[in-house]
Amino acid sequence: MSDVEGDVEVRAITDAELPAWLRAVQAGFLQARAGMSDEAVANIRARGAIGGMRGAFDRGRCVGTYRSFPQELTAVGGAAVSANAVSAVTVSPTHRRRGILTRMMTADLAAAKERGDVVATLIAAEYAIYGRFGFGPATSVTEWTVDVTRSGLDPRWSGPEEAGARIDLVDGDDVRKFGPELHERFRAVRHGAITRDEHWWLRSTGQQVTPEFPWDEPFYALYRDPSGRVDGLLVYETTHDEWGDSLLPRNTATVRSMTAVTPAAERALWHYVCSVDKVVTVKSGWLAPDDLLPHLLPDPRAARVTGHADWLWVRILDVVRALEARTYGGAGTLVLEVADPAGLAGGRYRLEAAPDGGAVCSPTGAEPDLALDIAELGRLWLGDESVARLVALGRVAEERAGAVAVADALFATARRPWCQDLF
Ligand SMILES: CC(=O)SCCNC(=O)CCNC(=O)[C@H](O)C(C)(C)COP(=O)(O)OP(=O)(O)OC[C@H]1O[C@@H](n2cnc3c(N)ncnc32)[C@H](O)[C@@H]1OP(=O)(O)O
Repeated sequence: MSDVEGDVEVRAITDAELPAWLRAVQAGFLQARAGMSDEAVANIRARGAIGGMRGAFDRGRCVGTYRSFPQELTAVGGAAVSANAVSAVTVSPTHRRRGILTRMMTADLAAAKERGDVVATLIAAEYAIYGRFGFGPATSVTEWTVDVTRSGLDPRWSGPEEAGARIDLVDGDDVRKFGPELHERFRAVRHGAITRDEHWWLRSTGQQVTPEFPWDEPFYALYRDPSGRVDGLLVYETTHDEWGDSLLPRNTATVRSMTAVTPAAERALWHYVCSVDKVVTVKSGWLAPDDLLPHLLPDPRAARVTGHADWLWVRILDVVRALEARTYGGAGTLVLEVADPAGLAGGRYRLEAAPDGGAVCSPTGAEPDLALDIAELGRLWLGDESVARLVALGRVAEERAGAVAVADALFATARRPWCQDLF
């Protein structure tokens, strides 16, 4: 469907328009202006992603880009919900602030709702852009920098503590063989995790290298438990030629990705990367803010927080299915008055959580306990925010005394959500 306003038409792109669309994406992100190589365009075409690409066209010139694609997002408790993942959002600086993003977003969210997606997701370039469209920041990430020399780790560490467990440095073939199943196990237990498709594994193991997407082969450390089961994968790169004043090696290992499905694998992989000879600094990559890393070191102060950011934003499209998909901290009832100016998911809902953590949600005419915007519900849904804090910020209204305590007891989670991936 096409939407024409003034000189600008917003619609799905055609296959022939893909190179121009990609060029516009690159320009929007201040990357190369020359456009992409034929090979890169072919790789993107092979992903079959064109169906989800929208463009804004002014006299045939692509001045706006927007892509959405199917994703699954793990809710609290481990169930996967269907998400409409949004990325590649750009509007040419020549056409900014004329409502082009608003038109592309409005059409896409309506289509996602129509398809039956439970939520929409994105990672925001700027904090200020997406709240108005009903998205709330639902996960955050923290980066630590570990000073290995003061961590207190035993310098004689020689491998996992569990007899028979092992860590091997493997190659990309092994990662493509073992990584997908490991990730499936990981996302079944960590709320906030998202799907990685086949192209994700190809791209992230150097199988789609083009001039625009150069590649440095990292190290892949694979953890196997004593039975031989793959329970963890740590991907990291290192510098190799950094020297201190006294010709002491001072290299840095930077973690690209860490996936562990057991505490033993997590402990062993962090100890491993903090024990690589010639490495004195480990940068952790983007972890959940409650990651165990500092506390796996005898001296947790050796791990300094060197970065923190909001990460996955969630826009709830179907309140009933979103609230029923997750589990809760115990039994309780809440009536939520949810405002959604876009008209997609607003209404008054009664949430009834059972002692086993399951819940039933349905529209209701009962008096509300809490009133909030759909973006605030997105912010609360994965358990990374507290209702009490949002009330203090004036973002949630307590309509019945005591409701905040009930809501926090229901929505709080033992671990914070973690989305490892950028899209
Ligand atoms: C998921 C992702 O892909 S994140 C990547 C986002 N893209 C970028 O950062 C690339 C560079 N920026 C851009 O391309 C554009 O500025 C965009 C896409 C962010 C915005 O596109 P526009 O067409 O200018 O947005 P549009 O005119 O629809 O603006 C809608 C509202 O959002 C506001 N807005 C848009 N961008 C921003 C911003 N960066 N900061 C603050 N407010 C913003 C507008 O002021 C407008 O507010 P109003 O309704 O109160 O007037």
